[in-house]
Amino acid sequence: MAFRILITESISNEGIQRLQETPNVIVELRSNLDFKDLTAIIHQFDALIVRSQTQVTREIIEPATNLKIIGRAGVGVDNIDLDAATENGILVVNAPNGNTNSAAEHTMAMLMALSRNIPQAYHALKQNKWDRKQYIGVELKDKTLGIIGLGRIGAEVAYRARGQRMNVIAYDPFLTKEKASKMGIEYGSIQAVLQSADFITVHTPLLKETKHLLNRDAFERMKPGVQIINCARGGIIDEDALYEAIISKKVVGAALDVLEEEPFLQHKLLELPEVIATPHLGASTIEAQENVAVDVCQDILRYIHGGVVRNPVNLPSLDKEFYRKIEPYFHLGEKLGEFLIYLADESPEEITISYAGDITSYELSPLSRKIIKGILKRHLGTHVNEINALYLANRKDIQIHESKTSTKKGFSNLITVELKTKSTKRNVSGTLLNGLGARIVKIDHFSVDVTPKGHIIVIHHTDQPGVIGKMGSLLANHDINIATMQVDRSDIGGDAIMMLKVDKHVEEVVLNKLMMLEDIHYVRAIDL
Ligand SMILES: NC(=O)c1ccc[n+]([C@@H]2O[C@H](COP(=O)([O-])OP(=O)(O)OC[C@H]3O[C@@H](n4cnc5c(N)ncnc54)[C@H](O)[C@@H]3O)[C@@H](O)[C@H]2O)c1
Ligand SMILES: O=C(O)CC[C@@H](O)C(=O)O
Repeated sequence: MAFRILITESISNEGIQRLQETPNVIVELRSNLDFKDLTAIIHQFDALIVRSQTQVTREIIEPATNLKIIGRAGVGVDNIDLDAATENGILVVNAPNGNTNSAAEHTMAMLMALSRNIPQAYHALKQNKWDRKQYIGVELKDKTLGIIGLGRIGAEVAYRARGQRMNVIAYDPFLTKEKASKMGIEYGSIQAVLQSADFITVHTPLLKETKHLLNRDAFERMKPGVQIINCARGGIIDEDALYEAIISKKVVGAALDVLEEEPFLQHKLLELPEVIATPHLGASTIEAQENVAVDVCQDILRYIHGGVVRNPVNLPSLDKEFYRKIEPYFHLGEKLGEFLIYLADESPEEITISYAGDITSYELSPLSRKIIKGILKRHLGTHVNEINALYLANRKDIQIHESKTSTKKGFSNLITVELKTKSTKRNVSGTLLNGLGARIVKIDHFSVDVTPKGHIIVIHHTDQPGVIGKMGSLLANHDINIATMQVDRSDIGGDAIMMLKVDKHVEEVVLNKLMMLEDIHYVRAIDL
């Protein structure tokens, strides 16, 4: 079946072409859709690509029954409801690096235009006014630029501002004094930045914690005559507070590329002569648009071809080398989960995943997600995937524990998954045998050696002469061929387990007959 991709905003052809050239991929460009149209057609698509204007809300995501991936051609994902995407198992990818340079350059352009009143003076000239007194500016040299948020763009702005011979003071929760000093800038608390800067530029994402970061209280703490730049996100600045601070002359200039509601026209801030603005142009360069379109489209193609996406937003990111090494364990882990859930008679309450041996040198959370997916998918079906596995487990009040030890437990690598229900605990262990692939090597306290693949019958019985024979005859009577058989017991005449690999699915009616045989405690037919 074709993979259908909807693109709702203008993105560079460099990216679109790569999608269009891929066999079995259908691309639809629909930049004129309103919210209602988008809600009505979204179920037809496997992927959606947006920039910053399309609001991908829960109301869009919930009817998107076929949607698997959302690509954001840019950095900020505040226009995408990530919780709703995660809950619905939809992967979100962005293009975080492609527009860094352009956004940093735009910030510098705004800073310079602001300090020299360039837009205002140009506007006056266009109205035949030759006014040199009105537009006296200030130099940047030796002024202090306060940067709030020293990530990709903030750091690039810092380097450029140093080039203008400005002093730079920055606050970012991840910034250390050492790092700041290596960059030739000063490390400060947010208060220190507010109090000492002549110009303040914000470069954080828009989050709950950064919403109205520059509010009345923040403006009060600033130096009189401060100027403000926002090329990050509307909403980081409280617009009413900024308006008041300009009216009171505390703030003498503001350069805004973004406002809380976009597109913004006839906003009260735009009426103030101290405010200059651009219509969200930070990433609007040929280079940035090519970069982000190519990055996001390549990630979508990686997804289609089953590869590792580079810029996942709602999944841990995996590097290629790491993925190559851990991928065989993904298969084993998911199969262990699928296997184990068949042994549980009640709903799971706790899942404990224990890793032992060499595998513990890897970051294991992606593998744990696969195992949980394997456990949940028997009851939740294809709806569960590695993106929403943890969320769904959480919603079902299943506690997840993970432990690891580098000490080898009989195998160079061992994964043990334990499932606790109200009345029982069952566990299964698996390993990757060098050159031989995945094996289930333990079920509860019994040792086995079974490939986690195909049709398996697990029989728990009492170790008595004749049990195996009766099983074999019953299966033969139903034309079920036994391919391999494994038996283990706790002691002579005690608890025993039998694992039969058979050539076809075993019907319920046969299982019931097996259950009726003497000395049988339980029987499960597992299709992996
Ligand atoms: N105007 C545009 O067209 C345009 C273009 C690109 C990016 N952006 C926006 O620019 C912003 C920065 O992008 P980026 O690529 O540098 O992101 P980034 O993730 O690399 O950097 C963001 C930084 O903000 C810091 N931060 C988070 N909370 C903070 C807080 N409370 N106080 C101080 N720092 C905090 C983070 O630690 C991080 O270092 C984003 O909002 C992005 O959407 C806008
Ligand atoms: O799509 C755009 O041009 C805006 C992109 C920018 O805001 C971003 O966060 O990457």
